Amino acid sequence: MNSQQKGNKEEVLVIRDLYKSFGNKHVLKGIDFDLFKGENVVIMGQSGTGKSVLIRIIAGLVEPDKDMVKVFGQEVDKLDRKELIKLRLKIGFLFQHNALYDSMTVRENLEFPLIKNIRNITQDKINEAVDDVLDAVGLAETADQYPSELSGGQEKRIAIARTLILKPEIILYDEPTSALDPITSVEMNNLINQVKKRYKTGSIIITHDLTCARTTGDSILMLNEGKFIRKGNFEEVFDTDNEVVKGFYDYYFIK
Ligand SMILES: Nc1ncnc2c1ncn2[C@@H]1O[C@H](COP(=O)(O)OP(=O)(O)OP(=O)(O)O)[C@@H](O)[C@H]1O
Repeated sequence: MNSQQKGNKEEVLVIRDLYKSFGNKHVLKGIDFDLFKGENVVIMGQSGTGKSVLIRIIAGLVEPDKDMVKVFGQEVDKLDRKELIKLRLKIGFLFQHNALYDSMTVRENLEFPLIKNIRNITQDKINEAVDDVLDAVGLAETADQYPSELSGGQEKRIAIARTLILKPEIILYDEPTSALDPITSVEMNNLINQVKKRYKTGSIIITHDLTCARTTGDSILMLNEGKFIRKGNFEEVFDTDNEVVKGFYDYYFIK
């Protein structure tokens, strides 16, 4: 895939002037955004402010009203259907509710995207890919179990493995630590960082969890009323008197 070189950084996603409304509800009002290979960008902000809408647009699940979205150097609205499908395979989406198939074992859940998307893939290639992602998430021993037999944290890890199986170059994490206990959340944050290192992905992480933001975010963006109001590393974003930021996140509490 082509990407844009900026200095020694490879830009995998560029968004300029993105707008999205539902009826007369204006959710996104001029978003500019850049994502580089090997970078984790965390997006935070009040509930209902448009974070999920934004990543759904990036994943191609929601149509924007007006925008310029370039993925790997290609303008998305200039692509034909076939090119779009190919592009979407390069974007992995970790849904908040994992979306594993209950009736399939872990191995079958992992095999499914391969069989569905890669024509004539051999069983050897499938086995190799499944073993690789199970190793990446540290759960090789669960291959023959069903999702109902896994803990919440294990289920989330398998959902990440399933996202990784198609070797995405961009991963979108929608609240990866929600509903996890604090220790499992820390493991999840570490896994997100390990995935970045091992697969050199560019990732967008939506979270309300300050520890997740601090541990995983190379940069943090704060979305408010349809626009990014702050951008920087964790301290730059949160060590502020900005009332909107202070209102939602008690940074001084965890400092
Ligand atoms: N398909 C849709 N039709 C109409 N309104 C929608 C649709 N999808 C999202 N919205 C509205 O867009 C706004 C932003 O929603 P979004 O889910 O992106 O918020 P969020 O920032 O992710 O919130 P949370 O932190 O609670 O997950 C909300 O007011 C929501 O009701």
